[in-house]
Amino acid sequence: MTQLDHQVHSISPEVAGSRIFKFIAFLYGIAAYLVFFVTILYAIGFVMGLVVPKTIDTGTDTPTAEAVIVNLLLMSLFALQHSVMARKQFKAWWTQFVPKPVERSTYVLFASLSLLLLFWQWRPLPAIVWNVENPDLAVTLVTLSFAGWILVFASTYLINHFELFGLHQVTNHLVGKEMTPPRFRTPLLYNFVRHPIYLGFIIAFWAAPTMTAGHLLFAVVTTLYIFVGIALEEHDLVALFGDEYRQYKQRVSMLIPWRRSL
Ligand SMILES: C[S@@+](CC[C@H](N)C(=O)[O-])C[C@H]1O[C@@H](n2cnc3c(N)ncnc32)[C@H](O)[C@@H]1O
Repeated sequence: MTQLDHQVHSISPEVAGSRIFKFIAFLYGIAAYLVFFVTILYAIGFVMGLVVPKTIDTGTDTPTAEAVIVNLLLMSLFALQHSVMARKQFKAWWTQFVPKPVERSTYVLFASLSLLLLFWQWRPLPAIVWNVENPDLAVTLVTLSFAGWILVFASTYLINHFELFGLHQVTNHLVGKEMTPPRFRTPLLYNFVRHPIYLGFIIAFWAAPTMTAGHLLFAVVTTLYIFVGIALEEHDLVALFGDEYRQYKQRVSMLIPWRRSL
């Protein structure tokens, strides 16, 4: 790499350490967090068919095969972005170009943008798979779906909400504090299942009084992706925490508190 290439492609430690850069990085982290927050709120409306202008069951009428292909491509793009950018090797490569303090914020921003693209371009598949007529049962399912979203939010706070979404990193950078190495933690719900955030998503996606073909496609593919995500994440967690995590896997089930195997 020539000297010029190096100047173009990477940010020198002097620049990264300067006050103005720290402040810009902080603002960028906040902006990325706000984009994430709007995206997750939109996701609730999109999946539940509430409030937002474009939901999982609305949008351009498209022939079934085309709708399935477009939707699968949109979900694959998100899955690819999410999984590849979370890998250690990828992080080592792209932090040559993206300064380390904003690496997590950039990941969060890209994940949000690929989700917003999915919401925008999603093609409805309106065929009804099930429709719960009993009003009590319908209300129970909507409540359960809300409970799933609450489980997602609550669990992010348990594990470390601000670090997960990059704010901790840019704040520490701003005040000149080093990030502490990741710690293995099992707060509250993590003593019942190893993945309460993912469990929350599964509940939120499946608990629907009216399940259309489009919503079902979304629920099936995201659930499969969650299982792949768990395998990748646990591989990394074992590499990071070793026996501590191996023992945790034996002690606590993956998603269903009363079923050790899952
Ligand atoms: C989106 S969070 C999902 C956490 C968990 N899988 C869940 O569903 O609640 C992913 C991050 O949490 C970290 N993580 C997961 N379990 C953890 C634990 N028990 N202690 C510390 N970090 C953990 C992973 O390393 C990863 O950076």
